[in-house]
Amino acid sequence: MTATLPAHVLIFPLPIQGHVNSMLKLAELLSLANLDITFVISDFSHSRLLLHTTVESRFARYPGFRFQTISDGLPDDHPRAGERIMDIMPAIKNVTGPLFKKMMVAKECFATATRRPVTCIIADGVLSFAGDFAEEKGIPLIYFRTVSACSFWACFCMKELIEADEIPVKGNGMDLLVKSIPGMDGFLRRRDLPGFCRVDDINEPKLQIIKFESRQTPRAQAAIVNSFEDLEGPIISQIRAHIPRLYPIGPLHAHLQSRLAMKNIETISSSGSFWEEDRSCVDWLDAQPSKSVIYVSFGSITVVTRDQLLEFWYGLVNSGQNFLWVMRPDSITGESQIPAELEKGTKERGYMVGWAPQEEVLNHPAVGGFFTHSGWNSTLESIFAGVPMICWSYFADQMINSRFVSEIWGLGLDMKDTCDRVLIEKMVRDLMEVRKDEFLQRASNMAALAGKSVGEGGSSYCNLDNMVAYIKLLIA
Ligand SMILES: O=c1ccn([C@@H]2O[C@H](COP(=O)(O)OP(=O)(O)O[C@H]3O[C@H](CO)[C@@H](O)[C@H](O)[C@H]3O)[C@@H](O)[C@H]2O)c(=O)[nH]1
Ligand SMILES: C[C@H]1CC[C@@H]2C(C(=O)O)=CO[C@@H](O)[C@@H]21
Repeated sequence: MTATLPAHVLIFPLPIQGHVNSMLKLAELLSLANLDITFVISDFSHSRLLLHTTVESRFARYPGFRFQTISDGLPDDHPRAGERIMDIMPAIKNVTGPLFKKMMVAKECFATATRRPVTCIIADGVLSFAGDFAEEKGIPLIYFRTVSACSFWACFCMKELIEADEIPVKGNGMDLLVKSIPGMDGFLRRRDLPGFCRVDDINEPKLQIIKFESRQTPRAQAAIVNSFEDLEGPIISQIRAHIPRLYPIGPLHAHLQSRLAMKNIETISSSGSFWEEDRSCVDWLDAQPSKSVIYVSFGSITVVTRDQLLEFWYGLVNSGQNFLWVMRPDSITGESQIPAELEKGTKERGYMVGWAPQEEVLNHPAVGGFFTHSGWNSTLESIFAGVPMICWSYFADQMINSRFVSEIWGLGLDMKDTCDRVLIEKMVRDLMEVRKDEFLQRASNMAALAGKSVGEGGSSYCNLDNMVAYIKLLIA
């Protein structure tokens, strides 16, 4: 009986928005390939998905898909945003890790009469406890680091960066070029290193945690990155020297669309939003001229001060461009209310929502630019939609993503480490008017390559097929 059952993959993301989004796309892609999936998700994230998405009906189409909830180790009223987001790392290791092991043992690796025990684990690349468990039980392991290949590679090289005294990075020397990351010399400044490197002391936990988690990735039998060869080929080759079975299968959101279309399966909204999407912004966009709107969103974690908020606002209003601005209810420190003057000014040429259907917004003909925090999902969604970017990175991988967007791919402008209304006004004008054609041309070329990678015979398409074949062979 068991011999005829499909391979069973356990998928375990770090339970925060940006990670759950891409892991859910992966889960659907693997479900389309007829694999059984157990998707382990925190109670907190699961309840947000149930409240704000159609995730239940979306996955009801795949009888082999199941959610399994678990605690993320944080109290319910923890903000899970801003500076406190890093609290999730020790919580997940110390609380969720032991719970996961117990659950796997008690549930016999999720075996039932109709499901074989877990064949392999696809764990977030920062969950080393999943690697410990997989090794202990002899279960094959694939790590999926949800950030860019360039950020993963920089984190992988943290040991060498420390040995060369290039980190800790804080204060002086931010414009010095980094020399200890193979493949990045000549253009990467210390200020472009992942935000975890901005510490005073190398013993600071956030640096040590990320350094440790990144370096243990090669113990997995394989790894996934949400990227594609035409975008990050040289960096992917660097990583392959340490992890030969590396599968770049992105952009995952586009890959899923492509495979659903190929199978003539209706695309139910594939949102994994933790907030209610306010669709009124699409009606507002419908009434705007082509490529006239700059879309502004800083993702699910960024928190800004009231002063920063006002700089953004004045910069946008003074640029004279139309703007659609996502302002999460929890995204301003010290202010529970949006300042009244901000709301008034926005009415003239802007529109504001608490959360938007971002993929749809970026693909709307009225959108001509994206003012982004350079989270990796947002970056890929913008690349696929052919929308040039202004980057204001907040933390983590965003610092290096924004350098690649501006200097390597030429897809936008980087304003990291500044927040000034005059500069914002200038950058918005440059992106949307002065240098519009140049940026749109490069963005459209890269969008074509992204599309090609996830179409039949494209690099990401073939990599996914190879990965599925590898997983299926594990039960042969
Ligand atoms: O109004 C909005 C705003 C965002 N999104 C979606 O939310 C996701 C946001 O992801 P991302 O752009 O990656 O940003 P974060 O939420 O900040 O993601 C975290 O996780 C990412 C993946 O690991 C990292 O790259 C980021 O730095 C980290 O902050 C994207 O899919 C967006 O489409 C919406 O649907 N509506
Ligand atoms: C909260 C952060 C810890 C690790 C994750 C990450 C990564 O490099 O994998 C980057 O920023 C956040 O998404 C996560």
